[in-house]
Amino acid sequence: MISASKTSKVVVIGTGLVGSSYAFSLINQNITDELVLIDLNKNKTEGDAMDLNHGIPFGAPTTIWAGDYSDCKDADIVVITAGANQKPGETRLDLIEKNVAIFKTIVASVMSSGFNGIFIVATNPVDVLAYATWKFSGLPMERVIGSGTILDTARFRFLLSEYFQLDFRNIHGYIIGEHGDTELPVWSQTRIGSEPIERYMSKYKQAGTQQDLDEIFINVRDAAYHIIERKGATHYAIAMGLARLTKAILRNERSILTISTLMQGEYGLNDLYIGVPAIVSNQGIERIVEIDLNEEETKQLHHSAKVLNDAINVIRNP
Ligand SMILES: NC(=O)C1=CN([C@@H]2O[C@H](COP(=O)(O)OP(=O)(O)OC[C@H]3O[C@@H](n4cnc5c(N)ncnc54)[C@H](O)[C@@H]3O)[C@@H](O)[C@H]2O)C=CC1
Ligand SMILES: CC(=O)C(=O)O
Repeated sequence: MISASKTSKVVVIGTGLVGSSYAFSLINQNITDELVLIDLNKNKTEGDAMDLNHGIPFGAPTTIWAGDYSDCKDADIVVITAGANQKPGETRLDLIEKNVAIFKTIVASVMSSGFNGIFIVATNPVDVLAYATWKFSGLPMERVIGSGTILDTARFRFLLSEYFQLDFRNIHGYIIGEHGDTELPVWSQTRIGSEPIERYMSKYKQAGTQQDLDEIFINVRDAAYHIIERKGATHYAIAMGLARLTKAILRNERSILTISTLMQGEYGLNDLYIGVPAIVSNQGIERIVEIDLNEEETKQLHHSAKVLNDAINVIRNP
């Protein structure tokens, strides 16, 4: 358990677009006392450390340096954002081979430092790589967390808030499943304030149609493709999502977030990582919150799990 008085330390491995945006989010929100940057490109981490340190007088005290794997030994959290990203037209699953090979080396190097904290994985395909990190590290599943559908859920709440012209804090709903093409919205549990979305829409007739909602979900699911087409990568929103997850752990918030975690019978699924709501605390994953799904949602979740299960075979049978 991370004690409230101890100096908090986060190591980020892979300071490309996602990793450096995450570092920037951490120091802007005063989330950690110490921040270590690691990348194959040492010049880049040194430059990033200098640049971020020069911003500290405008923010809160954080000790930042370009480090190496020995710095992971006493880290509370190691966040992996290293590896290839999607090129226009590529799916997340197309990245498996390259990124699994990178993860073998990274996770072995982290573990040989004596690391005994919590891993957060963001590299894609994130569900497969979170599973790989759990297997390669030998740590308990509670302490290996994939960013899962944290970003997709944020996109969902944002687009619904725009559509209904309401504060996003009053939109409650989840995207679950693969962080990728087979993810799904849990409409049956989506609420506007305390009203189920269907009831809200029928009460206030001008409030929209199911066809509009279906379109919103497609824009959530395909958001990464739309952004990558325009600017080559997505990084700010996931960086903020990773900062949110880091804060939930370091401050023991016990927040319910849609992260990727190991299934051990929940939703009738086993031996794979997939995005579902779970309570996140300084223990890592404290509990999966098994929400009620209707028949269609269960079918879609099982389809998504099948796709991930097939992809994970690369790790089970190398
Ligand atoms: N989970 C999510 O919701 C999201 C995940 N991503 C994923 O994050 C990953 C990173 O994306 P970007 O930052 O855009 O890529 P990038 O190419 O900008 O950065 C990747 C960094 O990893 C480093 N790297 C590669 N191999 C390494 C190794 N063995 N050890 C240490 N560092 C190594 C590279 O030098 C580079 O600096 C991609 O897989 C991308 O798909 C991106 C957005 C959202
Ligand atoms: C790239 C990616 O995984 C995303 O923006 O959702």
